[in-house]
Amino acid sequence: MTGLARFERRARELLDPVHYDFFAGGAGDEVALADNEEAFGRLALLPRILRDTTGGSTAVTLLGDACEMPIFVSPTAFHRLAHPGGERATARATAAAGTVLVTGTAATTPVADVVAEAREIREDATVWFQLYLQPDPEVTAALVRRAERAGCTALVVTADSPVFGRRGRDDRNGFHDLPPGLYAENMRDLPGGADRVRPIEMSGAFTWEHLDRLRARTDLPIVVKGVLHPEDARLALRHGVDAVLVSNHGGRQLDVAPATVDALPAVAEAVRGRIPVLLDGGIRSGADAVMALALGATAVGVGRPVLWGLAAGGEKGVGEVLELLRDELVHTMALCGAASPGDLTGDLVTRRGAPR
Ligand SMILES: Cc1cc2nc3c(=O)[nH]c(=O)nc-3n(C[C@H](O)[C@H](O)[C@H](O)COP(=O)(O)O)c2cc1C
Ligand SMILES: CCCCC(=O)C(=O)O
Repeated sequence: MTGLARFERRARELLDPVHYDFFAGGAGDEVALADNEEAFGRLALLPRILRDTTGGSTAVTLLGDACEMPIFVSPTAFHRLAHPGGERATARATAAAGTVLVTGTAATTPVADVVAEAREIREDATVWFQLYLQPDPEVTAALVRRAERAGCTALVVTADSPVFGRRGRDDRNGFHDLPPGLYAENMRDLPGGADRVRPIEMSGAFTWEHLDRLRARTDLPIVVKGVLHPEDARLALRHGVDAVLVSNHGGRQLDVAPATVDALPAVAEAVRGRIPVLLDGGIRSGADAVMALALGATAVGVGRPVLWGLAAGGEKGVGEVLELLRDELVHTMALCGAASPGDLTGDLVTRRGAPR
């Protein structure tokens, strides 16, 4: 078994099947979930030859943060459900890999502890905070302050969840609550919920005006997560957003959304390099990352692969997953004649079965 698949297999062996299903599953018939991965399989890379790639580098700068590779850790809920080390283990391994960890509203470890853990490994470790805007603006404001005080250097606002996706596996398994002792720790001690953990609320009432209010309230760069329509990328630019993240929530929200790599070119075209375009969904190898970078992403996020590494081996497992992806990325870039991520251009991507 090559690559990341062995981590998923190990995770499946170790996890409670109900929890495995929560991590692995998607919305509805899991069409978008499958398509995210399959879409990469429909693409091929058209390599360039005889280009000196020695002395190359995978480093990128993301919203001012130095990053050793253009692969970051996308926000996923409830890491302590995957492994007792939880978000702390993920934070240590991600810091060691020199890349960005996006922790968030649904973490089972408080954001301050996540950042502290990462900074124990590396002083300048980068942690961003994924925010679910909450209907009570005071709650949102408190979450933002919490992330700022913890030392997060960007906010990632998830905008693809006006309602919660319908997850058939969780419904069938009756999985709707965390087991005793595990909580969304960032929701603790918030206004109006003294001494208790507030539930994370989804709301269809949010508009770009709420983004404007957030913009006015924080100096942190803002990433909008869940952009698929190019017009929304244009709106993001108009509203002073600092980056867009092309995502369909790993196929967990709108089941008939396109694969993210299929949606990427139109978004990149709309943005025209004015702000970074990030992507997540279905990245399972360094080659997948290379394809997305060539099609206009500045960096790509991984969700489930990190959860599989975490479940399989805690901090060590996450480290192995990130190192495997880095190694494949370096190797694929070299074979494509690319010395740095900037050399990955759209002409290198073609449809399988139809070379130029
Ligand atoms: C178990 C699980 C939990 C997730 N929790 C969140 C979350 O709390 N907030 C969020 O914005 N996205 C969440 N996501 C979506 C991820 O950030 C990301 O978009 C997705 O996992 C990328 O696809 P991939 O798993 O194929 O890499 C979650 C995804 C999974 C699989
Ligand atoms: C309220 C928890 C949200 C987790 C999430 O975003 C997901 O499971 O996809």
